[in-house]
Amino acid sequence: MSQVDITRNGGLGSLGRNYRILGNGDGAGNCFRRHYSSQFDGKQSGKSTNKIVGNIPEYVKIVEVGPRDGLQNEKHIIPTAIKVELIKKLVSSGLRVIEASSFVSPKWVPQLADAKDVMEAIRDVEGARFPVLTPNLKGFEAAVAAGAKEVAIFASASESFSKSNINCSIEDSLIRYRDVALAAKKLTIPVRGYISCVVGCPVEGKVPPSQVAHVAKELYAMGCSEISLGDTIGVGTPGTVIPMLEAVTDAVPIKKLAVHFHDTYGQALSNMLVSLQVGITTVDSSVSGLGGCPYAKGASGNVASEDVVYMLNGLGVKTNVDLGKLILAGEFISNHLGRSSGSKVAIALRKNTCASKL
Ligand SMILES: CC(C)(COP(=O)([O-])OP(=O)([O-])OC[C@H]1O[C@@H](n2cnc3c(N)ncnc32)[C@H](O)[C@@H]1OP(=O)([O-])[O-])[C@@H](O)C(=O)NCCC(=O)NCCSC(=O)C[C@@](C)(O)CC(=O)[O-]
Repeated sequence: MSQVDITRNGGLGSLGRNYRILGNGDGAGNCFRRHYSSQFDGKQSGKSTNKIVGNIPEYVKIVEVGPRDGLQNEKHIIPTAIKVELIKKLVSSGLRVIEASSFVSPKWVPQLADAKDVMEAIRDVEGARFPVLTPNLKGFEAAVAAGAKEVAIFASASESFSKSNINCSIEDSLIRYRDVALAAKKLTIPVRGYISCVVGCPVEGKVPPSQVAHVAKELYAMGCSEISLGDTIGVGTPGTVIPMLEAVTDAVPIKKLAVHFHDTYGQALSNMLVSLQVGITTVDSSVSGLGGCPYAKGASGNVASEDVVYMLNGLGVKTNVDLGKLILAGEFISNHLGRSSGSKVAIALRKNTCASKL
């Protein structure tokens, strides 16, 4: 619980525009400053930092994908009640968009075979939106019947990945998704579009930015309200992400884009930061860094939501997420899975003797 107390005003990273920790006069801030004053003195405050990093948004929307992307690859079936409790904890941390599950073939992704039950259990949970993945009309209809108010379709910029993930070519998937988008439009259901393998594919290697832009343009044309650009295997660096974003923003307005980084090579936060610098304001992340795609062998989890919130707090960027409560949600699911969190921030705070006394 001490972790909640020390982060309740926005987190230890809140050293940005409003200097929450250094200025709030509570024990946590003073203790943290004693330990870290050389890193976070006035000269490195949010204001001067922002001059260096340039135009970062004041508010960033976080799309929490832990209950879906985070859990879909888990070998042992997680009880529905645990998934529901996780979602409720994520809502209470302040997250406003939480991808709840997928209406995909249970043969392909057995872990999410209880999508209908999850949706039923969170039907009355207020305060957040709960989009779900739908690979075809069958999934869309099942999702709507289960109460979904938002859906996501998922294409790929790589032919090989499209085949292994959804068993069809990119062009065939776009035909399928047009049907879903049309059906959604009739019901005024917003559709998010994902693109996988935006910089690299496990089979094909480097993916040309023009190919990502092509798929993005198609998803936008069919009416996607947001398009999330996924570095599915986490191989991107700012050096490959920027040219990809340049190509995509020639085809789709930047305000419609989100970024979705996996952290396989430890590049996710740097990739996210450069994305914010070029004008992206929506980022995907997964509590405790859970995840990995069943059809992208070796890919690690998404960037951890706790680490994202810590970085954004440090930049003085608002998220409305309470880092302490988010860490508790991460601990809850990590404890259930019987392993330590994939969030560096969660681990550091647990080990931090200064923080643990508070
Ligand atoms: C797309 C399919 C269904 C094609 O799978 P298929 O085998 O080609 O489909 P099919 O139409 O031939 O149907 C086969 C069986 O699946 C059933 N079926 C068919 N559709 C559904 C459905 N919606 N819900 C439930 N059941 C379904 C269908 O009824 C039939 O059942 P059977 O007659 O054999 O008993 C399959 O490949 C699939 O479900 N793939 C999902 C894969 C997946 O979920 N991958 C992970 C999500 S993507 C991701 O993680 C990346 C992302 C988004 O995070 C971004 C990034 O990081 O890159």
